[in-house]
Amino acid sequence: MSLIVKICGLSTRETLDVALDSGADMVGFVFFPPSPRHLSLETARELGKHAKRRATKVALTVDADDATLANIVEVLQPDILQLHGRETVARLRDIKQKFALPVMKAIAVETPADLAALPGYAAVADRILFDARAPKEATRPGGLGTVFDWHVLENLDLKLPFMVSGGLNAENVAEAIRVTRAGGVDVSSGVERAPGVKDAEMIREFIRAARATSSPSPLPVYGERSDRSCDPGEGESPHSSLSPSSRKQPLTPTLSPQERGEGAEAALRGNKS
Ligand SMILES: O=C(O)c1ccccc1N[C@@H]1O[C@H](COP(=O)(O)O)[C@@H](O)[C@H]1O
Repeated sequence: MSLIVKICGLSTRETLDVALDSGADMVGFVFFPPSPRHLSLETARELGKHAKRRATKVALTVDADDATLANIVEVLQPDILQLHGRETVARLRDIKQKFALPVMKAIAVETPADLAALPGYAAVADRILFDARAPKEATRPGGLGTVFDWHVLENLDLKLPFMVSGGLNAENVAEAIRVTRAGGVDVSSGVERAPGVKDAEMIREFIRAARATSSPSPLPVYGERSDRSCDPGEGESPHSSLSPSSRKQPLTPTLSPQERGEGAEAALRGNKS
């Protein structure tokens, strides 16, 4: 099964083309005014048209209200919504129903206890993104180039596609995949020469480095499946491979409940039947 590579925070046609031409499976567009990658609706319309059917278009929002989401969906026509704020499980359900789009919920990770909320989200989300928890003083919940301890996910048994992000770059992406066995990786700062300024060569390097890990391995890369009623339209991507038959067997958890944190135990056992 091939790894899903997402390049996030694209804001120009040139760098979007580099990501698409280099084989990105997902291209992410940020709609969060405090971010240096925030897109206007006008630019989103243009980039959305340009990316159509060339990769899965991801709209990243942070606690957006319905009116904001409606505008984004209208102009970008995303294939999936990335919810990167404090959205509750009920809000996820509500968004899925109102916008008829799959959702990827970002979970902020620092310690095993951060996985406590995972079962609830995994019951509704179509995909999970594990990202580094932002420092309290941060002005945004992601896109900070912060790495988390990937070993927190080492023995995760999640029957849902999941990706990792947070401070990834061409140098560390292979190790992140090796430790977490994530089915996908997501990068923003690690392919920029300044906040919000994507670098063509860094994008190519990142995708090359991530792809180099997809060569046949004795250990399964798992975590990807697409059997929800609302499929992200990833079938449209020329690069993605997300058929239900691609699901792999999870690993057996080995951490103690104490090590995992109370609620994390359920996630490590498997959150859904
Ligand atoms: O990119 C942003 O500015 C951003 C703003 C608000 C929420 C999330 C944001 N970015 C996402 O954060 C992760 C990790 O990014 P990085 O590689 O560490 O810079 C990734 O999903 C970004 O898309």
